[in-house]
Amino acid sequence: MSVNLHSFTQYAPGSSRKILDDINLTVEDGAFIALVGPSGAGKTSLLRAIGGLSPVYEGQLLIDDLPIGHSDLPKRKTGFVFQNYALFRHMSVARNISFGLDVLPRKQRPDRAAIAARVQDPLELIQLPHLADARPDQLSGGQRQRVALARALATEPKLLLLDEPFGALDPIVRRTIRRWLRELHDKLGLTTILVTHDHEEALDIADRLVVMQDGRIVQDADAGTLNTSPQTPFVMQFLGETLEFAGEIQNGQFIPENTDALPFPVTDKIGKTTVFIRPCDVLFVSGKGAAHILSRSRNPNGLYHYAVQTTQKVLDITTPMPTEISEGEQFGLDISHGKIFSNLP
Ligand SMILES: Nc1ncnc2c1ncn2[C@@H]1O[C@H](COP(=O)(O)OP(=O)(O)OP(=O)(O)O)[C@@H](O)[C@H]1O
Repeated sequence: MSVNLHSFTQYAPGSSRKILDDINLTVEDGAFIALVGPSGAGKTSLLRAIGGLSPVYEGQLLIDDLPIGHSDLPKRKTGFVFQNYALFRHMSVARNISFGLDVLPRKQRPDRAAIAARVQDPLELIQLPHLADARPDQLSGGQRQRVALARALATEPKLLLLDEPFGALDPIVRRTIRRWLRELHDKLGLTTILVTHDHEEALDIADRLVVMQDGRIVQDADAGTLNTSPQTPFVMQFLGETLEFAGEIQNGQFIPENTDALPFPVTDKIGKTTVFIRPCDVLFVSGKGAAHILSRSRNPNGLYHYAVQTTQKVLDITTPMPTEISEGEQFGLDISHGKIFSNLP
């Protein structure tokens, strides 16, 4: 199912405060997108709106090119999974999964045999057919989360809306279950929208990341584009560690305030500005500047970490390759691989 929002704005109930502000978003049929951003950015509000749970809004919200709520739109084609998966503790796994079908109006409800068959498929999809009769408290967190997904899938949705579904899981289970979810999405031809505050998870699983801040979309792009061309400092900082070097552009050169960072040629206009750079893109240049290494270590991921004393402050720099700079040697910082956001006000 495709989802389209045009100039979509939503206010906090009884207030003029915008929770969602002029959202324009297209999710193509079969896409897997992630809504990311800090707490309060509006991710859940946007997901709920797409799920038809926010009836009052300005602008347009189209599902398969029809306004949401339109009578021609097939019912129950949307499956929700929330972080708090709230399985019914007194019901078996199978009953939990069939719940969405059991509560259908009599006319739409499949008969008992059909419901049993409809439970079997999702049980197999979540690879837990042997646990059909188990109760939720006999399952691990990861298994419970998979049951919650199966419950959403039993109604055979085309659009899957997931709000921090892996939040309660430990990192190893989280990684396994998200790969599994991605495979499931591909296999069933779903359109999936995932809310997460974990950008690594989003980069790992989604085709596209929609970065939100203060109720607005600040960038909507794939991982590669976000990495190479973040639109704002916020997007860059949100997606990974960032160092900032304030300075000034004079005669086609960026002159950093930190005198241990080396000037470099730029094409941007004259004036005060800031270079934003990933620590791993900073190069140490022997023989220029007076920076020196205070301490060095190797972290559990195999990356090399250096605490670098500069005239201004100590910088934490992590790189995939070790430096050849020796103890006590002085050097300058080449920051020319950084980014200047000349589009900022
Ligand atoms: N019913 C409501 N009444 C008033 N304000 C609300 C309501 N629902 C959401 N908000 C406000 O809207 C903003 C966005 O909230 P939302 O839960 O969508 O953010 P989020 O990005 O999902 O945050 P989190 O990651 O913490 O879940 C917040 O400032 C929140 O306080």
